[in-house]
Amino acid sequence: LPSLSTPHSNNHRSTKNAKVLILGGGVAGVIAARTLHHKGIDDFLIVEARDELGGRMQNYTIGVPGKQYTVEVGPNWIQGTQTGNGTANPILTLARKHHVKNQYNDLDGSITTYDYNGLKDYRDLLNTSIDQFSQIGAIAGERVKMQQVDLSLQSAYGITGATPKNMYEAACQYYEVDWVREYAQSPDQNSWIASAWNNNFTFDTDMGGFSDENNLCIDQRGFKTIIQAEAAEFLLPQQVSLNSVVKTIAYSGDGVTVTLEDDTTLTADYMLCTFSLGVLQYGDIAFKPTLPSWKMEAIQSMVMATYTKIFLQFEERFWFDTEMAIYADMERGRYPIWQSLDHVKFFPGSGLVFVTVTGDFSLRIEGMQDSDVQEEVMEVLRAMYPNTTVPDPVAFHFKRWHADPLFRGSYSNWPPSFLPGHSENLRATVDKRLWFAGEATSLKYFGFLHGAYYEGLNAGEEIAKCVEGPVCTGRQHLNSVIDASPYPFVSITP
Ligand SMILES: Cc1cc2nc3c(=O)[nH]c(=O)nc-3n(C[C@H](O)[C@H](O)[C@H](O)COP(=O)(O)OP(=O)(O)OC[C@H]3O[C@@H](n4cnc5c(N)ncnc54)[C@H](O)[C@@H]3O)c2cc1C
Repeated sequence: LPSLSTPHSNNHRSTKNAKVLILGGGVAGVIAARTLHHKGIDDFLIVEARDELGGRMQNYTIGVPGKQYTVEVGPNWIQGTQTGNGTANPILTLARKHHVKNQYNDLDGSITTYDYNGLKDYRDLLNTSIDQFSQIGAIAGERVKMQQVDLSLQSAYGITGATPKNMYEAACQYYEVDWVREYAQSPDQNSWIASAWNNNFTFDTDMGGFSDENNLCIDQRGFKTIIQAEAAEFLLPQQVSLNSVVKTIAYSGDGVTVTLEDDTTLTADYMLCTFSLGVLQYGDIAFKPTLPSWKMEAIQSMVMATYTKIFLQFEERFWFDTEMAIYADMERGRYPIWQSLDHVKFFPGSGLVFVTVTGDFSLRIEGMQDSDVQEEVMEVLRAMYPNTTVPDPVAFHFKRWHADPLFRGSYSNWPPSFLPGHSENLRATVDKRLWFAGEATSLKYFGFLHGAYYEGLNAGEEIAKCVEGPVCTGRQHLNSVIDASPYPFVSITP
């Protein structure tokens, strides 16, 4: 961070610790702080439990001495980049500005397919699966126009006659839905309409998206550099409090008091909470008084999914020379998606490969010892290479996102029973004092880094209006989210 200098704002400090407390120093928190600063408001404090900024943008150094690499245990891709001179993904813009190295990742075109007997070519099924998802997206758009209710993606597959009929089709559907589209959950748990919206808004330029490309960050300083370097341009040491775990948030029409784990109290006029949906759902933070029922319903109706990358390093590469591989197993989602980092575009000669699991399978392995997970992974890898003597890895690592009390999962997802009114209520202010932002509050880009970015930006702009006064409207909420009718033909009298 830069050395102490005079903030350019002419705001005078009140008797409170700050005008605005920003809880959480991830993308949303840092971008909200930058926005306040741009508006001339420097009387804010970022309160962050970890010892650095970046939130879920976390990396890990893996490898034997002399062959160590920075790998991303959290977000890795800039998802949707830029088409021509069109709108760029703001994450790409930050990467360009701070010279953070990223590389196009060919997710659909550079792929090898396997089953438990080894190599098995079912790439044609993958193309069918991609087409099916596009068709499902188009039908979702029609349903929106007709004001039809949302359904699950599983229903969508059934209605369009695309339900997988064997383990290869299931593996390809997993690839497209649970993985490439980043739902990290099976189709029965995902909303149909919102799934289509979210993808269109990010990847479809006709809908205001960026592009259908995904770039993999391979910068050895870590992907988090985009947000840390951005913060270093404006953030002063007295504007951030690291290693500060929030336990209680008390609020009234008068302001907010936040109590930390070590009993320090911090007071402010406004508070912006950017903690993950999982943290809010879990109840680790006590709100005093408890949050109103419309807010609780919104928080508890969305879902926090889990996405787990399991990294392995070997003495040398013995696997596919494509960027990606799919493994089809009798059990859907069992170590299915493989990515080679020992590739000319990424870290050639690194001996690194990783496999991703999601949803319930992630929770399952979070409850296992590392050595037991490694054994299972190796069993799969040896099934994929029946004619190769596959050695044990020299390094192995995965992060347990669901068990981490600062995250409680990887990113939010929109289940069928979550309605636009819930999304509005997730973003809405409580008593005009408590503000909420983060990837989960983004209607268009929930789950993504750019969702967190835009939400931080928007909250910063709106809170600035409140600080500047004289009128602070806050964000409106619905007292109840209605999308049900009484059963017309059922008599309720016995
Ligand atoms: C494994 C994984 C893969 C992903 N892949 C991608 C990807 O490829 N591309 C993409 O665009 N997105 C991806 N995402 C999603 C992306 O990481 C998030 O959308 C984004 O980082 C969320 O930012 P945020 O500011 O909303 O929240 P966070 O980053 O969670 O920031 C909230 C902050 O609050 C802090 N905090 C929590 N509790 C407390 C407390 N009690 N007291 C004080 N501080 C607290 C946390 O430490 C954290 O720093 C991935 C996420 C994961 C986990």
